[in-house]
Amino acid sequence: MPSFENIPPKKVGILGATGTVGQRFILLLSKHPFFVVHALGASARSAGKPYALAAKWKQAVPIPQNVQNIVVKECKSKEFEDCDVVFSGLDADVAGDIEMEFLKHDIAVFSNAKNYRRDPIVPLIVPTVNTSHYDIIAHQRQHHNLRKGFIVTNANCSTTGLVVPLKALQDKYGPAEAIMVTTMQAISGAGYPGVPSLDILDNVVPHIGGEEEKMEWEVLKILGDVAHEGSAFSLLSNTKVSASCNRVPVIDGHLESVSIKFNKDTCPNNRIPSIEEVYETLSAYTCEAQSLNCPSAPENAIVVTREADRPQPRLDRENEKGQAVTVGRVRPCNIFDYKFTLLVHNTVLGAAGSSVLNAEVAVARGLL
Ligand SMILES: NC(=O)C1=CN([C@@H]2O[C@H](COP(=O)(O)OP(=O)(O)OC[C@H]3O[C@@H](n4cnc5c(N)ncnc54)[C@H](OP(=O)(O)O)[C@@H]3O)[C@@H](O)[C@H]2O)C=CC1
Ligand SMILES: N[C@@H](CC(=O)OP(=O)(O)O)C(=O)O
Repeated sequence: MPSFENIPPKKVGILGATGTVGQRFILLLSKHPFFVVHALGASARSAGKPYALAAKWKQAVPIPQNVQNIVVKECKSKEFEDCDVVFSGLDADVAGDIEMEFLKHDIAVFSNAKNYRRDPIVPLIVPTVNTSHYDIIAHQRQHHNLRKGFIVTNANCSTTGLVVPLKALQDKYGPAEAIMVTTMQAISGAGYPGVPSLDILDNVVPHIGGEEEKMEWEVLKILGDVAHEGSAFSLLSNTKVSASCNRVPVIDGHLESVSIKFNKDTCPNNRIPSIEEVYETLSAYTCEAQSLNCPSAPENAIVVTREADRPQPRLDRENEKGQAVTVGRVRPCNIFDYKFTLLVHNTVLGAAGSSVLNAEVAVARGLL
């Protein structure tokens, strides 16, 4: 097993550093054992200003001292060429071109944006689920003629919460036949300034543009495999996913109500698990990031709660410093087999936390 104790410092750039996800990156990286914040990028509106003046800081703790005076740059690869790795929290309207320009300059990019998630040679990695998808990187490098660069994307924040318990159950009982999910998503998911207060206070908005389609598709890539000797992905083909997404007046933490129908043919002895077996499977789940002892890996990738009224965003979003998915209320479903409720911290595991943990796994795998 690789040791993280003697990793030399690695210089890190953050693109979109002033935004909601960018601010999370700053917090997660400012005390990291080997990633050192070296360069920050944002739009021309912010470039040239010290970070403390450029960012509209919305976190509950102050801007870390070592970052406050870093002068924000424009997001051009030549400004970041001495970085070992770049994390991107860029607005999707600009992420496509900017991230590609970095990739072409042989820089390793960990992106939160949706632009390259569907690319057939770009892995869509949730760090506590499918780090085996790094196996495509050799092919991606060959395709783009790169020596050390690559691009890895994170999933949508709601997808991220959903796939963690699904993966635990899939490992034991095979791919589910059907998944129905209804989300209650926090306003930080919409960035800053995001949803107007008059739209969200005293209200619920039953529409988040493009979100349902993303959830329904991303699950199939993440829970699928790398195929054809590392040169393509094979998507799950027999699982149907139906998502309904809602914006609710919560600051951080996406809550999701999930119903699942198992495929009896792939369950051991053709028997669907009992509720107790589902709880045990969720509690026992472990992943590569944990076995590698990655510094940001949660001790429990899934925190199981047995309390009748949990998980709740305010009470459970900080479980495992935001890197776990909390699951509770497993109960029978009159239409599918079971239903349960989950909570994911949308800007930690659902965004910046995924990228940081993905990058730690990449270091352990010798990719960075
Ligand atoms: N919030 C969340 O929970 C999640 C977000 N994501 C994705 O992460 C990305 C960032 O989201 P979020 O932080 O919420 O968004 P924000 O709107 O809060 O931040 C956007 C960032 O992009 C920068 N930016 C905008 N235009 C340009 C430009 N032309 N050139 C360079 N930089 C630019 C902004 O800089 P400036 O301040 O100078 O304008 C800012 O730093 C998005 O792609 C989003 O879809 C993914 C999962 C979860
Ligand atoms: N749409 C998500 C956040 C987000 O930006 O997702 P994506 O990266 O898939 O566009 C939310 O509103 O909570």
